[in-house]
Amino acid sequence: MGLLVDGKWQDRWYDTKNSGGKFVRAQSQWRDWITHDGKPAEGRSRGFKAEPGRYHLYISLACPWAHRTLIFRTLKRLEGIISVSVVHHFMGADGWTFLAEDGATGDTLYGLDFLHQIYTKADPAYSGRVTVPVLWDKKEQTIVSNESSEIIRMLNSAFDEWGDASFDFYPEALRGEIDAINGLVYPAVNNGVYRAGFATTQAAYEEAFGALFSALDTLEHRLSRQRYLVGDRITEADWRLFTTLVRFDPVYVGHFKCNLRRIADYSNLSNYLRDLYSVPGVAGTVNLRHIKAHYYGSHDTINPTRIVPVGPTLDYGAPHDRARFGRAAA
Ligand SMILES: N[C@@H](CCC(=O)N[C@@H](CS)C(=O)NCC(=O)O)C(=O)O
Repeated sequence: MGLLVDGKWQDRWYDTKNSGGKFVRAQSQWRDWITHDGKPAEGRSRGFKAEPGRYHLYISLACPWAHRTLIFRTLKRLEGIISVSVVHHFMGADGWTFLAEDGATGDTLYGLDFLHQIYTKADPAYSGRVTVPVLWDKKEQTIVSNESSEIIRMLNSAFDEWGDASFDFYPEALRGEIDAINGLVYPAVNNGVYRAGFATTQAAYEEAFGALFSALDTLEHRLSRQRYLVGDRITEADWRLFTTLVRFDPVYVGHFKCNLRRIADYSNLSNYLRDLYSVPGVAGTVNLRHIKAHYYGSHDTINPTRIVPVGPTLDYGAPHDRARFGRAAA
């Protein structure tokens, strides 16, 4: 685990000294947009035009943020339009690597060894964290974006000429509600599990823990009345929650000490999780081996023995009861 300083790799764990033991996630630094016409998005100076075959995703199958982008690529039928490299699940002193073992593909574009070399290829003087996902432009040989919440919005619409335009996970009329749900789910749940797990003081952990379970209780109640987070159709808000839920019982309960309740103990959330898992194409994006091996193996301040627990028994493919709300709408 480390970061780049003026283009030089340094092996360093997250610094929580100046934040009272709280884990504070750094802002993603690459924030350009792919658009239909290639004009720069508002407030940006670089433009990237949507074109088949031009872009590439660097992802980890373990990472919930990268997982969002893989789900959108799959559901929008962009497999033939946007290529992918999968990093190795172990993130050690070199950060994410392209060791092509155990389901990782290696760097299928340039044959590099480490993900940080992709960042310095784009900017030799880059300073900051080296995270997945990365949306890469093969033509300009640079990073378009390393912010998953924005990459999924691009995938949702910019490539509709070639992908499946019938799915719109961020429809105009629902944007306000989707943004409001994301505003609850991101800090308390998606990032909340990390804030609990990476806290280095009891107080910081308990604060994150309380907010996490209070948000899960709210979501459980919401899902007792409707099939999806924003009514009767699947939206971006559901996929953003899904990638945390799917990791919760196998990893966050134990490794990040989020153990007040399991998702399995929440009737609506667990059925909802299986409902989303049953959407064609989604199960193929979930790799529990990479998920468990990454977290338990890579965070040696939390799990120095790197032993990966054998349990729990999980069956996300089991039937769910969500059809009681009516048919699934795209
Ligand atoms: N805000 C980013 C966060 C991405 C992120 O933190 N990814 C993690 C993996 S789950 C990572 O690569 N961490 C490496 C590090 O922080 O050094 C996004 O949503 O795209």
